[in-house]
Amino acid sequence: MSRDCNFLVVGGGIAGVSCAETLAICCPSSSILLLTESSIVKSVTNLVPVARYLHKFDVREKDVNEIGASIATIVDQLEYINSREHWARTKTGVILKYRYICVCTGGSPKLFNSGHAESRIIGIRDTDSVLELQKRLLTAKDVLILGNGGIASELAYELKDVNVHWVVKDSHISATFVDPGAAEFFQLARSELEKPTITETAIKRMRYGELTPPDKKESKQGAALGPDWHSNYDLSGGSKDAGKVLPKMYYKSNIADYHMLPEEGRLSIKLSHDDGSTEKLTCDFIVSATGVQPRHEFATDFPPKLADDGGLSVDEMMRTDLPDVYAAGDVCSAAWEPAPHWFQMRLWTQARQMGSMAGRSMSAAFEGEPIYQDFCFELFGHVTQLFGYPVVLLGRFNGQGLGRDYELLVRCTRNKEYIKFVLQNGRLRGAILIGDTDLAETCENLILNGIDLEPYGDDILNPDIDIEDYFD
Ligand SMILES: Cc1cc2nc3c(=O)[nH]c(=O)nc-3n(C[C@H](O)[C@H](O)[C@H](O)COP(=O)(O)OP(=O)(O)OC[C@H]3O[C@@H](n4cnc5c(N)ncnc54)[C@H](O)[C@@H]3O)c2cc1C
Ligand SMILES: NC(=O)C1=CN([C@@H]2O[C@H](COP(=O)(O)OP(=O)(O)OC[C@H]3O[C@@H](n4cnc5c(N)ncnc54)[C@H](OP(=O)(O)O)[C@@H]3O)[C@@H](O)[C@H]2O)C=CC1
Repeated sequence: MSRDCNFLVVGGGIAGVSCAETLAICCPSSSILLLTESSIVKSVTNLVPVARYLHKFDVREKDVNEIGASIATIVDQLEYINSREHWARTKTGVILKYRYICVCTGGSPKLFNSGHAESRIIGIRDTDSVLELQKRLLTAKDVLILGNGGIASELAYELKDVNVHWVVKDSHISATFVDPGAAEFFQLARSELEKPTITETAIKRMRYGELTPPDKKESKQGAALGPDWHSNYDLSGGSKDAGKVLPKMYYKSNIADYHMLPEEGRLSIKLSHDDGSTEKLTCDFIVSATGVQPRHEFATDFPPKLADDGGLSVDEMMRTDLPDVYAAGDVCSAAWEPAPHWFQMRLWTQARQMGSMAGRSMSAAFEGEPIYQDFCFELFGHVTQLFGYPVVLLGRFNGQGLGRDYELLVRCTRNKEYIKFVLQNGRLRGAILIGDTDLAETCENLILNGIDLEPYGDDILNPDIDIEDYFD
């Protein structure tokens, strides 16, 4: 059996669906086929602007048949692409002839393991993996969370009725997103949750070096989970009525060794700390929240160029080095020279932006029209929630790529807000905004316009001065 189309999009996650939807808008009369291995696809709804370029949105799961009428769908797995001859083959043997193809096959958890007791190490990606977590939690007394990024931060906050042992390489929590100061802000807020709020505001300017850290349905893999995924699942462990207990933290630590305890059916873990000491603990299982690896389990006629992280290398038009093969979302790695305020992180904002960019780019190639890269790639922006607080990350929010040549200006109001400006040569290069700060749009403008903030000194974060008025 074979099918023909102008555009073949592979993957029913945010990147694939955004790509197909963009194509449907740009080339309404051409044939678009979405190939997805899972019959549940993701789409973006309730897009709300947080600032000029920043948006927050919900991710909705829907049945593949609910996709717009202008997009044909097929539930199957991509197995092979012949890029020179412009056809692809699915696992069930269907041949799909296309003019342009976009690969949006996402990623899978990059699990920690040393090659044994693997059944006790799980990752979280899709609905099935959460159901597995739920099943294991039912009888669990101790869970070890390994990793210090998005998933670990969410789980450490959401798990209840179970002892959580959180093992991080760093000297503070949530290191992928925040600095030690913000991490301390979160931890204080968590431990003082029931206590009255003290609103004492402090402003501090620091050189970088002075910052001292305080110590359903499918058996196939589906798309990555959506925002607030944890609120849809009961993540209770086997110690009934224990409630939410603060996780036991193991900073600057790694798993040095582990083995099964046959009589108990539990894992014995040996941790090694950066100071050379070791420590033992037992747990029922490990959640390896240790990042994502791009997923491209199909063959091609010629090997595509891969980046160091294993992603399909794409240029600013989302083209791979194979003819008429594009890629977007978690599966790809941005190989273009990035704008000064942008870098890649595997997040759904970027999956959406890249999917949409790939759609525009493919339609322009099809119509023979010139096209420029979208403005969204000028400024890194991420809107999320951590430990119950709204969080906005902008530009080089952790000084990424700035070496040691920057200053930090921090304003913190305990349990209320944490604002950090990253300044280089007096110019704002990035910001972390935690709480309802209403500063996102101002920060966007300051970063993009490169205004010299030196003359304003520390007043730039003076709570008695409305900085929005300053720059109007
Ligand atoms: C638990 C969790 C929480 C997260 N929370 C956030 C958050 O709060 N904010 C945020 O910005 N990001 C978050 N992310 C990251 C975000 O979900 C991803 O960056 C984004 O969804 C990636 O989208 P994608 O379309 O590239 O990939 P995916 O969502 O992984 O979709 C890939 C699709 O391709 C399909 N596929 C794969 N291989 C094939 C094949 N061979 N043939 C056919 N189909 C195939 C898969 O079934 C899937 O439908 C989270 C991720 C996880 C796992
Ligand atoms: N709120 C949000 O925006 C959320 C976003 N996500 C996204 O989902 C994806 C998956 O999340 P997650 O798995 O948390 O990935 P992340 O990339 O966010 O974090 C991975 C963490 O694991 C650490 N790590 C990597 N390898 C090891 C190892 N062998 N031992 C110990 N620690 C290790 C990393 O440290 P290092 O960086 O030093 O290598 C990093 O702290 C990511 O793209 C993430 O951004 C997920 C949940 C929420």
